[in-house]
Amino acid sequence: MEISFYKYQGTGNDFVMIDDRSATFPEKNLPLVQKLCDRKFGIGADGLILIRNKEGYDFEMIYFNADGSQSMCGNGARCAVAFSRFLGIIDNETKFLAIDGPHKAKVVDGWVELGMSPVSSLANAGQDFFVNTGSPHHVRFVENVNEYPVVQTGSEIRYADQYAPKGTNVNFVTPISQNEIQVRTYERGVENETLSCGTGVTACALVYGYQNQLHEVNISTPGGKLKVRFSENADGSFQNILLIGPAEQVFHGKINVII
Ligand SMILES: N[C@H](CCC[C@H](N)C(=O)O)C(=O)O
Repeated sequence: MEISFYKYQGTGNDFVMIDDRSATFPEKNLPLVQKLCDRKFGIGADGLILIRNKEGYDFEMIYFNADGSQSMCGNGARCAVAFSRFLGIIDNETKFLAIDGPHKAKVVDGWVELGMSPVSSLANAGQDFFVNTGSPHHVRFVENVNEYPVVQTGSEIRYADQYAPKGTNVNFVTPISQNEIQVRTYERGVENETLSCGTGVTACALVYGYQNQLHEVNISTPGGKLKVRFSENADGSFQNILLIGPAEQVFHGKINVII
C-alpha cells in the first residue's frame, strides 16, 4: 500500500500528516502507526494525524502518539490547521473536531492561534500541579530546567501509581522573566522528551499565570517560542485559552507499507 504524507512541525514537535478525507487509512492498525512514526524504520515523528471529513465541521483531526495511543495534541492541532489550509479545505479561520471536542482556530501572519478547550481547575499534586488541557499534564517548577534530568524524572512521574493506568505528560518549568517561562516536557506516548508540547505549555502557562496574575504568558521551549493567552473565571476555571505559534510543512513524501 502506498501512502502519501506530509511532514509538519510545530516548535519541533513533529507529525506525519495524512489527508484521509477518503477515510481509507487503516486507523486500527496501530503497528502501522508505530512503524510510520519510527525514526529508524519509518518516516519518524512524535505523532501521526489524519484529516477526515466531519459533518458540521471543516474537518476532524485524529491524533496518534508515536506508540499508537490517542489524546489531544495542541501542536498537532496547529499543524492540522496549517495542513488543512494548504489542502484548500479552509482559508484563515476554521472550526474543527478533535478528540477533546470542537476547536476554533485562526491563521494570523503565518502563525496559528488555536482555541483550546476550557480548563475547569488547577490541582495540586504534592509540591507540584496537575492540569488537563485536553491531555493530562503534571507541572513541576524547578530551579534550572536546562540542567534538570527530564527523561529520568519525567518517566518516573509518568509511570507513578498516582497516574496509573493511563499515565500523564510531565512538564518542568523555570521562569525566565515576569511574563516568560522556559518549559521542557516528557511526553506520554512518545516516552521521551519532545522539543515542545502544546497542551503541556498551555498547562504550564495557566499555572504560572494564575500564580502571577497574568493572562498572557510567553513560553520558550527547546523547539521554539509559543504564546498562551487566557481568561480566568471567579470559580478558578479558565476559558478563551489560545495556544499561539508557528506550524510548518517540512516535506512531502510517499511510503510503501505492507498492511
Ligand atoms: N503525548 C500527549 C499527546 C500529545 C501532546 C503534545 N504533542 C501536544 O502538542 O499537546 C498525550 O499522550 O497526552
